Amino acid sequence: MPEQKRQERPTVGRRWQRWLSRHFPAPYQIHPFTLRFRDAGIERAFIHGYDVNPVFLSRLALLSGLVIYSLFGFVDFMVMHDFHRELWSIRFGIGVPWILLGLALSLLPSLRPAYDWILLAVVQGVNATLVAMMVITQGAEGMLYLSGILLLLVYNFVAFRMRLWVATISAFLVIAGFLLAAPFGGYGNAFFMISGLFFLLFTTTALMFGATISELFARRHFVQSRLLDTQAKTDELTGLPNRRAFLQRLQAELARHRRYGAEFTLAMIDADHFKAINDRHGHEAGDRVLCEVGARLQRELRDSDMAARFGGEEFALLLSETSADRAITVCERIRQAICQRPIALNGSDKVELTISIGLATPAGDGHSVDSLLRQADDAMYQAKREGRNRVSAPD
Ligand SMILES: Nc1nc2c(ncn2[C@@H]2O[C@H](COP(=O)(O)OP(=O)(O)OP(=O)(O)O)[C@@H](O)[C@H]2O)c(=O)[nH]1
Repeated sequence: MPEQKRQERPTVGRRWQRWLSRHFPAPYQIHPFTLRFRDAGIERAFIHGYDVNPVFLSRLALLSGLVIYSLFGFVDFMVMHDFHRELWSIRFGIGVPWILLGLALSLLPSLRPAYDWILLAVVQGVNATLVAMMVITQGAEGMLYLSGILLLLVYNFVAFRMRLWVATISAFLVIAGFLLAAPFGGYGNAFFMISGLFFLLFTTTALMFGATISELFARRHFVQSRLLDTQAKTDELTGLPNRRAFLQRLQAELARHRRYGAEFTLAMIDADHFKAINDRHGHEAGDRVLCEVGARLQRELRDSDMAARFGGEEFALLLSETSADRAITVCERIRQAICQRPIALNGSDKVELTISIGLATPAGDGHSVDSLLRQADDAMYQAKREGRNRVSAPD
């Protein structure tokens, strides 16, 4: 029995997958290695949303790195007085222009998609200069430049805000660069080479671990706030947007109308004699009918339109770029889609449902969200008074 229990224990990989699927549900799944959202649109929203401006911050980091790198020229002078000219020609003749080139390229909007790779190139260039300076100084003094590479790794993982997988590739290229120097003159002694290599490996591991954790938590926080936001704007029963989301969209559409004269029509929909359905078939059946109404509304609309549950057995539609005349045709089609096909309940029971629809179309500037809602409501009650199961628009 204990044997069996041990076999059932999930592997680390399984647990990792489970943790990921719990915290990153569809459509927010992330790649288990790169940690990027699989959906390109979500990835873009995350990159633009979680930092004030990642490009601005990494440009600031480039600038501060440039200052620190240049200031170490004084240390060259004080500690390595004898051959500081050679060191300075590498630092100021190659390193500084290389960082400046990176900074200049970062200012070009057309290179924005390649920005991470520009940063990677800057890191590799600076690393090459530090390695060259280590080869020139040889031995214990070279420790100074090893510290420089460790600092470079901190910039690589933390300050430059590169995507984690690019930063990881960059860090391993830095280590490869350190090893590459061995055949070209080396560092004076094997002790320095081996201890330096271990320093670089352990620092990379620690920074990678820290960067992975903070990346994961930043992404989890992003997903949680998106889920909460969606929850706050979604009607639990039908899955349609709720009143709050609808009013936000209506406000935006009205602003577009005022600014550009964009046409749109608001429709309020109320199920007829819905109380009778609840009374005869029960509240649960009533819920099922509301869900089906929501699904049919959504099926009938264009992607650019919006259907929402406004409350109770009342729904609202926002038909963008739609005149009053065209809206009457659309709503007639919707009315028929509801009343011509009975709605199946549990078992073989079916109910027939009709709806009454009231329209409001803004004309000119004198409209507010409230006045439009009132107008559509009035039209809807007129449809009820005139016998229900119809579309009514104000004259
Ligand atoms: N099942 C269910 N019923 C709801 C829900 N919200 C509101 N209702 C019911 O919808 C009914 C609305 O009744 P009324 O306002 O009298 O309107 P009606 O019976 O549709 O009659 P008319 O609008 O005049 O055609 C009430 O019985 C509410 O309890 C809901 O989420 N689920």
